[in-house]
Amino acid sequence: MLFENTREFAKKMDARDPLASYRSEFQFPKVNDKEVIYFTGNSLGLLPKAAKKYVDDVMKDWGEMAVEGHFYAEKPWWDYHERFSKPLSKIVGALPSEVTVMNTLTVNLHMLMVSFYNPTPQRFKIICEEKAFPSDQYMLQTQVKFHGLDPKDAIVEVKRREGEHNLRNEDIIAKINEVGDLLALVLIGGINYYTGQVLDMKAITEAGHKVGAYVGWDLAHAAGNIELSLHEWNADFAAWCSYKYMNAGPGSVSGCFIHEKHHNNKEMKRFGGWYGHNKQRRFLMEPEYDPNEGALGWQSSCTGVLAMAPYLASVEMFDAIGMKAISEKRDLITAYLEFVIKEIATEIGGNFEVITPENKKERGSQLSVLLHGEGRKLFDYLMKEGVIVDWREPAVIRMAPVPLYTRYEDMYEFGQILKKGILSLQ
Ligand SMILES: Cc1ncc(COP(=O)(O)O)c(C=O)c1O
Ligand SMILES: Nc1c(O)cccc1C(=O)C[C@H](N)C(=O)O
Repeated sequence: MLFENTREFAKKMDARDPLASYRSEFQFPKVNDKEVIYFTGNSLGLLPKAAKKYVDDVMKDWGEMAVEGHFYAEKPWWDYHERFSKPLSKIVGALPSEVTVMNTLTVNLHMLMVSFYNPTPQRFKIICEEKAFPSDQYMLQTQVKFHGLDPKDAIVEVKRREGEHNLRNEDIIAKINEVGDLLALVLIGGINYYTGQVLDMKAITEAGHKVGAYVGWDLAHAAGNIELSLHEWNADFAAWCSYKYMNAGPGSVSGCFIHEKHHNNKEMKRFGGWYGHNKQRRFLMEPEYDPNEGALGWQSSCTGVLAMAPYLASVEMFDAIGMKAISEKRDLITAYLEFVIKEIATEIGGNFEVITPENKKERGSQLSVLLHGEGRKLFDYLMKEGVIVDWREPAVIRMAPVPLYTRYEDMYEFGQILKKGILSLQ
């Protein structure tokens, strides 16, 4: 499609946008009395107005029913999490039995490591990406130490090539083959948080399995952003947070996926708790642990209903729209944002570089822009003018237009603010 950096063009695109009406279902913060241009849905999604009702419903039931709400609330609390299995499985490309919601992301990765990382002297190495999100690095280091191993021996990072911003899938696969029989686990972010690069999850999963390792994915930046096929790709496990593209609110509950091929593996270790115990007999208070079928058998604590309520509101919205429509708009708006940035760079000689891969199969919503020169001052200018982006050291601004609430006109407007900012800082 031929884009134009004009307000008329942006308005025309907005008028044609099949998802345009969803914008009014979100609450926008204001700066200088104006709704912000919000590009940080990759960090914390905006509040869906429906979330308030879902939370209020739980509060009302709690007030009016107290303990009886576990079983008699309109949406009973004791199996509230099961409402996610079907819609969420469609979002991540899984069977309903492979998906559940519980805990938070790093905690879920730790829980899943109990099942998928049991090192032996022959097979103990983990492959991850260089500069993974710090929480993942800390999780891996502490897991390895928990097993009495030295992270320097056990953790193998795949590096970027000299002078390149992105990982190469072929380098990850080559490293998997090189580590070979020593490899216990591959655990990588499906989308890199810093660059927005989407990895070839299918090929990497296949390569890991070929050498006999498990393969898991941190999908914090992928769930609700790109189309996933976790079941078909044969991933062993995955986990994601719900507060980014999935708009479930700060620190809300994490989702996780465990491939059905592991569901009946009685040898597989797991950390149990009563909500993972056979649902029909949970309240018999039996002494022996008998896990639920499927991913529900990895639960441990009772359902954090208040945290889940906004997630349910959001998941239902995603379910009504479908990832296909979301992805179609995402590709267009991301391309338009990149176009606007490049137009401004050409017009006034801005010294910046989009480091996110250009190929739309290798990117989701996020564009990471490396600012050479006065980066931080430009970031501060944008924030003051009501463009909410985020800053990542040493000089990257990340921005993610979000199909559910970003307008083309926002991106045009952003371009004008960017231009003014650069000119005023020169
Ligand atoms: C890739 C990645 N992994 C892990 C986390 C940590 O998630 P949490 O704090 O919810 O455990 C985040 C975001 O904060 C992330 O972006
Ligand atoms: N969860 C966050 C928080 O509690 C404070 C600040 C940032 C976050 C984030 O989620 C950051 C996000 N994972 C990132 O990609 O940078």
